[in-house]
Amino acid sequence: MTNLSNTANQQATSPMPFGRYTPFVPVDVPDRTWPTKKVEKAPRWLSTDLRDGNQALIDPMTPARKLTMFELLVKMGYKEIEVGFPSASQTDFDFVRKLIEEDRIPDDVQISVLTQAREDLIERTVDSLVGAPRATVHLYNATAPMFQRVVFGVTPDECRNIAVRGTEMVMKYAEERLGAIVGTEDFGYQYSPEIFTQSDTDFALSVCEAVSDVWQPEAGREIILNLPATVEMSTPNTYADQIEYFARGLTRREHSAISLHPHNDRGTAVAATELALMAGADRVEGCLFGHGERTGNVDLVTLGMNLFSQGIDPQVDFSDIDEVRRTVEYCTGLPVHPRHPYAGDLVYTAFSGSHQDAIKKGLEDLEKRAADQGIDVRDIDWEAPYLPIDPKDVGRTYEAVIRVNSQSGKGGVAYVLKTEHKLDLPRRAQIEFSRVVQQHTDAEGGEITPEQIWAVFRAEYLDREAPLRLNSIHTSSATGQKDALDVNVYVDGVAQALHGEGNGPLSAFIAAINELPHDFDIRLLDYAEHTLAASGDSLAAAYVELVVRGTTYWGVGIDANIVTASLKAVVSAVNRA
Ligand SMILES: CC(=O)SCCNC(=O)CCNC(=O)[C@H](O)C(C)(C)COP(=O)(O)OP(=O)(O)OC[C@H]1O[C@@H](n2cnc3c(N)ncnc32)[C@H](O)[C@@H]1OP(=O)(O)O
Ligand SMILES: CC(C)C(=O)C(=O)O
Ligand SMILES: [Mg+2]
Repeated sequence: MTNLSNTANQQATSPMPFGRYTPFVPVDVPDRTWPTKKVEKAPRWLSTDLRDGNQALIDPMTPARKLTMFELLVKMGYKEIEVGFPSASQTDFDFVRKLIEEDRIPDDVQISVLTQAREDLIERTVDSLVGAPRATVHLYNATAPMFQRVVFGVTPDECRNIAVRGTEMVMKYAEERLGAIVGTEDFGYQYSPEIFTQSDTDFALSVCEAVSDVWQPEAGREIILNLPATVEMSTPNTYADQIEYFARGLTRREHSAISLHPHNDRGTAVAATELALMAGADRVEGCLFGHGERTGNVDLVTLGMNLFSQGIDPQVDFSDIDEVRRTVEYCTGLPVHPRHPYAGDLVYTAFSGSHQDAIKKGLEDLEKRAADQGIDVRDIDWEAPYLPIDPKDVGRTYEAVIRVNSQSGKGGVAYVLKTEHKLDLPRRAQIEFSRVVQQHTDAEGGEITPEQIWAVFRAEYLDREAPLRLNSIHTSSATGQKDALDVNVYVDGVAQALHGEGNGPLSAFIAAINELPHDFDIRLLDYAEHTLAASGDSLAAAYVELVVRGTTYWGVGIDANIVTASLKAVVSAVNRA
């Protein structure tokens, strides 16, 4: 037998030109403290759906869609919303004007607008805010060496000076045009050293210090220093190191909000954000479902829900996540992936048998623990296999939790019958029926819906009428220790009057059937029954496990009368045989 642990790696060198790429060189923080820190409260959130998200859409949002998105963000509880890049287009400018002139900005919401560090653009940007009750101007310029050389053709000092001059111009135009709010907490200023993560951290820090020297943050006059992973190019821990390093070196820390703006090029923006929060950041910028340039901005939904699942208040409402998803899909014209964390169509669904079995048991355990404690199941601490959160907490239902295909086992099928039809099949009956379903999924392929499962169940257990059909039960009376039973049945379409005696109607019926010349030769192995009370009517279900001519079959009967249900179950098993 092959010893797998000694098997040589069979992988071959990739034909791809990986040698063209150089590893990221992180800032050296040997005494980093963030790995042992915990995130224990929600950061300040800023949604940039209407700016970074919008600038990356195939079809940028129409004004109506922008408004719908703005209203969604407000409703969810976001208090800082970047609403556009007003100097970029008339549409963006007009949208900001619309929010202000139509008085659509709630008192506790601060809008912000982005601009390059160019005088004409800054002037236009500030003009878009005239009459705003409160607002933040957000200025950026890239600080990475490659951008200094290739895009701007500037030295580091000239690069720093672009930021300084830009800040001075924001203050100049704000004082001129927004006199009413400038000098109060209602006017905010944010600076981003774009491409922060590929910048020399000491240089980015020196630019931010120079900007702060101009803005002069103090109590009631905060500066937001937003440190973007404009293009995510390294592992999440390196972002955390950069943030811790930056925060340590920053003067006027208490009057500066350190803000994160991660993009998701490596698919690790959420992790990078969480580690950077551990490293001391105060604020996070992102988009719902991770919209934004290229692979997107960090996903605010996942970040918020990750906090929620740890018992931390996300300070945002995701309780109707499908509504949030539908609205974002409408506004962006882009679908949310079915496996998107917390919101995708399939993320609370188990197809595979062992998962379904565990989830079914877990949900039953929750019900039981709640009943034992005399509390509602929605009030009990959440703990269930394979479900990190209760789907109901985000407005999803259990109905969709378990879906059945060829990978499914008895648990999933049993769960569907129980939740949809209140039928609680005994364990061996579950095994038998899941094999019937398996034959169906193997033959047909794909998923079998709850409706199809019910149709298969009916056809298999409830609707068979040959060779035996129950017509009427005449009498059932005690004679001494035995029950006597008279029933009319059809056998192969021919009416027959049967009489049997036994320890109860069920064994009397079995005895009567065994008297028939057809030599059914049946023997009872197991019996179970329950009411279908939760179904709202007074039906009962009976299950019998019979040996018929040497082979074991389950039968199921449903009737308002429990005796009739049990006789129907016998008929069901005999007919299946
Ligand atoms: C990482 C981000 O998401 S940053 C935000 C990016 N978003 C956008 O750019 C969307 C909106 N932008 C636009 O519509 C346009 O770029 C405008 C209207 C703002 C400007 O348009 P234009 O004047 O035609 O300039 P263009 O788009 O070509 O920008 C490049 C010029 O701006 C300069 N520039 C770029 N960024 C900045 C900045 N932050 N500060 C100062 N100058 C800048 C470049 O060096 C270049 O200058 P050059 O023409 O002298 O070489
Ligand atoms: C403008 C800045 C903050 C940006 O969007 C980025 O760097 O990704
Ligand atoms: Mg960005």
